[in-house]
Amino acid sequence: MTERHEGGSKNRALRELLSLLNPVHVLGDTSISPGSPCTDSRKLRQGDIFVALKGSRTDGHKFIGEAVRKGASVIVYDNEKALKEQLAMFEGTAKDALPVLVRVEDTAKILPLLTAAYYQHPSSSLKLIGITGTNGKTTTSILIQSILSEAGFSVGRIGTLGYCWGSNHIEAHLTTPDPCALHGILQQMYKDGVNIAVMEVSSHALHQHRVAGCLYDVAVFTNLSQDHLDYHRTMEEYFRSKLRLFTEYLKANGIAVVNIDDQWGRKILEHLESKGRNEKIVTYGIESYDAEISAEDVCYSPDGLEFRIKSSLSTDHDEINYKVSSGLLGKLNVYNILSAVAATLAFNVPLESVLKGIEKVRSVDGRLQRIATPNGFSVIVDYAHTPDAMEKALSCVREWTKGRLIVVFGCGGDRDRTKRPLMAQVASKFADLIVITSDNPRTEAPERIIEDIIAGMPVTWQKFSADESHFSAPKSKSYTIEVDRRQAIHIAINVARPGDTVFIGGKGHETYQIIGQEKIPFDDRLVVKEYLDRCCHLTSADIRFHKCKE
Ligand SMILES: CC(=O)N[C@H]1[C@@H](OP(=O)(O)OP(=O)(O)OC[C@H]2O[C@@H](n3ccc(=O)[nH]c3=O)[C@H](O)[C@@H]2O)O[C@H](CO)[C@@H](O)[C@@H]1O[C@H](C)C(=O)N[C@@H](C)C(=O)N[C@H](CCC(=O)O)C(=O)O
Ligand SMILES: Nc1ncnc2c1ncn2[C@@H]1O[C@H](COP(=O)(O)OP(=O)(O)OP(=O)(O)O)[C@@H](O)[C@H]1O
Ligand SMILES: N[C@H](CCC[C@H](N)C(=O)O)C(=O)O
Ligand SMILES: [Mg+2]
Repeated sequence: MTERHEGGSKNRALRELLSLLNPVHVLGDTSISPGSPCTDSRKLRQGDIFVALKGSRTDGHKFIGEAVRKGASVIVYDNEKALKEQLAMFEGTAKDALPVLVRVEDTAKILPLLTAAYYQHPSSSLKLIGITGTNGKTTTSILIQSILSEAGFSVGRIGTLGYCWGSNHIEAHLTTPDPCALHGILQQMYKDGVNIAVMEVSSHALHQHRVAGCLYDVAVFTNLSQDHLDYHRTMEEYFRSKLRLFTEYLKANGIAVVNIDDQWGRKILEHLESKGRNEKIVTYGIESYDAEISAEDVCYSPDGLEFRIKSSLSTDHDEINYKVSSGLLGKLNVYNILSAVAATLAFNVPLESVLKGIEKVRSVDGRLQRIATPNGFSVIVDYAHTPDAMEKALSCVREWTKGRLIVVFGCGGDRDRTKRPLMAQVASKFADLIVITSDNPRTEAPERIIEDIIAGMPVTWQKFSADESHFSAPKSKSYTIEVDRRQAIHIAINVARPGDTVFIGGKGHETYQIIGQEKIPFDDRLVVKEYLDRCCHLTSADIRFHKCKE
């Protein structure tokens, strides 16, 4: 399926859509019924409304000419000069052969409202749960979906792992879709009988007004730690974007679910309390004695975890205390489970469905995902791509690793450079050996990204050569560099012995690698499996010394 949807307001005249938008100026016949709003001239189809947005790389106004040539029926713009430049090439064309021209104050602000109106405000026909925070959004959304499905709701999910409802699955290009896609998807969900949509709401989306036009019944905050400072500049700015989910997009009588073990979570709480608003606030945490939902007697094992939920939310105000068991691993997932429990209990889901729904999630694609090996060592593929995620994921893997912890990771290009050395510092805190490699270099030189990572490696760590490692095991606390991620994974497997764990971080569920502008098929899990298959005729000891034939 694609992100584009038919079936918007097919019979709705442009005039009706414009009545909601307060345009500065309109030129042309507004009785037409246009196609769907579109911000990308490359994807535009005949009859669509082209909305020109100023971006970080270029300005959509530069593509108005292309949109006209492709048959846009309406052009929405906010820069008169840029419009005139583009229309100059159509001089002499009959006026009625040109699209309707609609000038607005700010196209970015108008876009979500226009799109919501075009798709007949589908978000108001659904219950919406929004999840924000640096880490844990995807996992929490999967848990909430499972719980709500168990309780009999028909649930749609929008996030990093795709946009899914019923048997529909749309691959996610963005964690939170842009408004043109979002309202089309919500409308389709509604038509297909979905009653609740669970959405990851990224900080970029909040900053870019992508979810304007949506009002959430429940808003969840997982945590905040360093990421995306290339975009938000400071942690305060990053936080302010996240806060908007609670201050701008939560219904007046909605439910705010907040992790108060997190210092930024406490700030959200203070903020909401100081405004004296009407929303219900539900707090969760493991360390904070005043959290309304917390965990007791947590037992961790390499196969999952068990704990008792402690909650003061029950309607008769007696404390409830129930046992949860989950196939998910580590303390980070205790937090994710607590956030899902808090959101659904506050939403009045019966406790039985909550417990069953949690149990049913045996694993989450690419998050602490274990790959079976016949060689006595473990391989874990994980999506940690921030220092904090790395810290939380590695501390849990370290716990159950009897032998050495071998970490393979890189950092994404065209993303926050300052997190790169921090991720190296964290990795070196837990790992015995590190193979530094590429993640998605995008348009950056992979070697430059690796230099940024190495700047965070402790001076006491020594470099080992991957070739030598086939003859003698590298010394503990040493690292090697291999730009090619496939080779890097092979190196880690080659040096692993029984009892060791190979942790491959950063790409998790991703089935591609972005190098330059190209998206090349690549899946950490398949690379591991293929290599193990090729090597499986060897014993685990052999693998250390005999590199498989490439
Ligand atoms: C930095 C950022 O957020 N960029 C987003 C932004 O693009 P931009 O402003 O850079 O757009 P641009 O390339 O300058 O182009 C400006 C306009 O001209 C249009 N254009 C451009 C070229 C052309 O030939 N024709 C044309 O019409 C573009 O469609 C756009 O409307 O607006 C675009 C349309 O909404 C987004 O697709 C794009 O997301 C890019 C792809 C991106 O990678 N964003 C990431 C960082 C992101 O948002 N990630 C979060 C998750 C983060 C997390 O969970 O940790 C997410 O929600 O997925
Ligand atoms: N509650 C948590 N606290 C800290 N780290 C976490 C937590 N949950 C998961 N992680 C780590 O973060 C990684 C990403 O988890 P998840 O996909 O659930 O988060 P996300 O917020 O959706 O991430 P993204 O912003 O990239 O979509 C996991 O692979 C794990 O390493
Ligand atoms: N939502 C995150 C995903 C990062 C995944 C990692 N593999 C990378 O490419 O940096 C982002 O776009 O920053
Ligand atoms: Mg996610």
